[in-house]
Amino acid sequence: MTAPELVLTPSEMKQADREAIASGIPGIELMRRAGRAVADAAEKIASSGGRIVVAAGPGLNGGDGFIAAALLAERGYRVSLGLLGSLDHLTGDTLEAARDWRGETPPAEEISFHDADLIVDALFGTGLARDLEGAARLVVERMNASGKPILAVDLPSGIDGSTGEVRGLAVKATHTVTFAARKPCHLLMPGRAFSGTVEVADIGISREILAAKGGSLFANHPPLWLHALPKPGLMSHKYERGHTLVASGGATRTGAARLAARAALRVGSGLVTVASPPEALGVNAAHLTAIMLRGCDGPEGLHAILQDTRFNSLVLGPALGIHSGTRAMVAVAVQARRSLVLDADALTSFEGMASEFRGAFRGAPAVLTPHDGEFSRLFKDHPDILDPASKIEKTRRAAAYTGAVVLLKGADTVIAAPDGRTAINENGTPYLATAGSGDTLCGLIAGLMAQGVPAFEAACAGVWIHAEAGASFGPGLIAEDLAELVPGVLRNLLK
Ligand SMILES: NC(=O)C1=CN([C@@H]2O[C@H](COP(=O)(O)OP(=O)(O)OC[C@H]3O[C@@H](n4cnc5c(N)ncnc54)[C@H](O)[C@@H]3O)[C@@H](O)[C@H]2O)[C@@H](O)CC1
Ligand SMILES: Nc1ncnc2c1ncn2[C@@H]1O[C@H](COP(=O)(O)OP(=O)(O)O)[C@@H](O)[C@H]1O
Ligand SMILES: [K+]
Repeated sequence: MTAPELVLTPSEMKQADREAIASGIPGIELMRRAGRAVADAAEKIASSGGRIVVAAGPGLNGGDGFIAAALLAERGYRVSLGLLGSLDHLTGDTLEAARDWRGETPPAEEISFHDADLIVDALFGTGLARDLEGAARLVVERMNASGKPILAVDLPSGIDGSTGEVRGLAVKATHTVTFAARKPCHLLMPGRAFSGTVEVADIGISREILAAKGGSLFANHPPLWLHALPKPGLMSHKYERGHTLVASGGATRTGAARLAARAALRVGSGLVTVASPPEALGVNAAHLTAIMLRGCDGPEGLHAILQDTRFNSLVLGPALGIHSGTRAMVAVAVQARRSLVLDADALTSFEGMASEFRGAFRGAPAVLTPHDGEFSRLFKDHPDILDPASKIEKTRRAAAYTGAVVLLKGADTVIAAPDGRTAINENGTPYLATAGSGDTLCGLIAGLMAQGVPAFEAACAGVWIHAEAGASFGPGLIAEDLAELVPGVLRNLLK
């Protein structure tokens, strides 16, 4: 079975590089392998004998650029190289790599990119320490303005490796060759969009070293959670597949709960019940068939329903209303210690009251599914959680604080468990940005937890299945389509 894809932060990667060097691969050898991988990638893009312009920076990223430039010249390309900073200031492996290069080293800000068939961006990699300005900024502006294909070494210069943010200005690459493992910036927006197609080159750093130095951050793909997905056995009966309960809003706000309920049923929850306020029973009844319906009058009603322990998974939030009644429903659900998904109004009703969530979810599986707005409202009095520039760090801190799995939605949804395991999703589509899409996601996650999938795996699998369903449909997608697309996604996953 394929292993989950490890993603390493720049500081973890630096430690892994050091460990590989300590284990006997000299740094210059790592750089030669990295440079060769860049040259190989360039060869696939530029036609033979074409003109390649390399922009090299002052650090190790520039060293990779010197190696690639020398190899490409040997291979018959017309190569020129511009150096940011002075040759006299190069040190260590970069200085050694520069000795491979037989050509001139004019200042990078003086070279022309307009007659290039390919530009190699080796200005900065994981060592970018501040916003681009001066000569560095000028060079990146010219590269981007050239309209030529750009191959980024490790990551597009100007992108922050750990957050994916643009530091003032960044190279808009068409391709990126990174080394040993992808970094967060290749998955997080906007870095992902700046990276173009990303290739991971093996430079001989073992998975053991990568897992020892990283090991908690993953790309969200089936190898991360497929083992946890349920397949009904020959003798299974529906109660073994769990019973999901979804709380409905009032008479004019019932659609969200039904979307979540249908998704829970489609993803395999044996039974699904909508818990409806008495005044909304009629409208819910008119729209439900396989899904069951129960009257539920506020927190007391929910408490009464939950006396039946077969309800093992719960969705609270979509269209429930922003008020103290919703907070009371959440309190009942938390006390009942069932698998729990909290979304939308169940989060916004706690605006500025995150302290009520402190440690609240430890001991029972829970997933919080805010989008950025809900996250900011919930944690508005917690700068320690809101302020980090990294979406990974924010989500991890929220998970550690609450004891729940936190799933921070967006084009680059991040899912973090309280123990630090974190995944970044990348198979989505902007067509998922449609009303009710998030409600469907809640149902998928709750439906998986109903079947015994642990919270982190259920959240990761739910996000991936949701995104895969949306991407398989494309233009014209509405939330009602999503649950109907789930069987096709599951069929491919479980075959
Ligand atoms: N042994 C290793 O550690 C390996 C590292 N590799 C390469 O090394 C790179 C990391 O190298 P470094 O840590 O030297 O970092 P970088 O080469 O990414 O950048 C650091 C250099 O840029 C300067 N700098 C940073 N931000 C700047 C800014 N905004 N404006 C102007 N100058 C700025 C710094 O003063 C420093 O000289 C990786 O991205 C990868 O390409 C590869 O060669 C593989 C092996
Ligand atoms: N540009 C995008 N690319 C991929 N997925 C997206 C994009 N925009 C939104 N999504 C996904 O669509 C869903 C929207 O959920 P949410 O904001 O809760 O919507 P709603 O409240 O309308 O149900 C989330 O799963 C989110 O990750
Ligand atoms: K670069």
